[in-house]
Amino acid sequence: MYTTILEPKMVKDEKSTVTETPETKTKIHVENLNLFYGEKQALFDVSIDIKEKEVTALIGPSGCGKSTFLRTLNRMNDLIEGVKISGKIIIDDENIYESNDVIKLRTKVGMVFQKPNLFPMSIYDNVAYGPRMQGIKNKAILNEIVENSLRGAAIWDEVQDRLKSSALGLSGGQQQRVCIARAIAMKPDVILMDEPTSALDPISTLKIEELIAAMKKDYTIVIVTHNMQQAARVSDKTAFFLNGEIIEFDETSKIFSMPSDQRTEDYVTGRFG
Ligand SMILES: Nc1ncnc2c1ncn2[C@@H]1O[C@H](COP(=O)(O)OP(=O)(O)OP(=O)(O)O)[C@@H](O)[C@H]1O
Repeated sequence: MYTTILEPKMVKDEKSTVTETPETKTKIHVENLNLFYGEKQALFDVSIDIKEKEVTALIGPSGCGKSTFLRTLNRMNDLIEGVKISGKIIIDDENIYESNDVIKLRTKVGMVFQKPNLFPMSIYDNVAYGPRMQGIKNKAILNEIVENSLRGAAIWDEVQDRLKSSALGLSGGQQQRVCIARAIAMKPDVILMDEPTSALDPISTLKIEELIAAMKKDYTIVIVTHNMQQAARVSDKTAFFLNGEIIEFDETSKIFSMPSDQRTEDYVTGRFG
């Protein structure tokens, strides 16, 4: 069980560079992960422990493997022909590449994409889609899931009077929050976000960032972002990727103020990327 720690006693984990609190539980353990697109290797020996109910940001220059890594966490790369993966990803004691239940995995590990990708149907039906696919037919239960999910995504007040209207009539920022509601409706433990605000204006971006901050009491969140300020604002830990490797992974405050590796410093201070 996760407990809020007011004054964490910092300890050094001998196996990694991460400074961690002993009380936080590892939700996702990644060990020596390698990924190839055909002959081309995109991830090299990636190892990282992602903690429960924290926000972990993945940063790094274009093409360094952030999205590829994110997609390994719910096996989205399986859909791409010619992908080969070795190493371990353990979520809650289960090696996700040894289990064949990908549907169960994607229920537990939801995803929000760069551009809102709602279906051309009503707001209600978008959010109820996943639960209905899971066999929930009871109207009262669906109503409750839809309302709770939209509330959880901080969009209920804006859409409660137009649930039956097309979701595509909403603004980009509202659509992205409905996408988050759609993910929440599946009752995931983990939510992966791939540059969720890159297509949004600054006010919508701020709303999503506030939402992420509020959501971490319930979910483990992993977010890819190109926006350094965003990583600094929303995340607890940050992993810096370069050429398919994790160069440094640590507390976000440390990555941005006192990184250990010169390459991290060059990147966060805008010298390349
Ligand atoms: N479907 C694919 N087939 C072949 N190569 C791919 C595929 N997807 C990504 N790659 C390659 O893998 C490498 C990592 O790409 P990835 O999209 O993971 O990087 P990224 O850090 O997320 O980049 P960006 O910030 O630009 O989104 C790149 O060299 C890319 O060209």
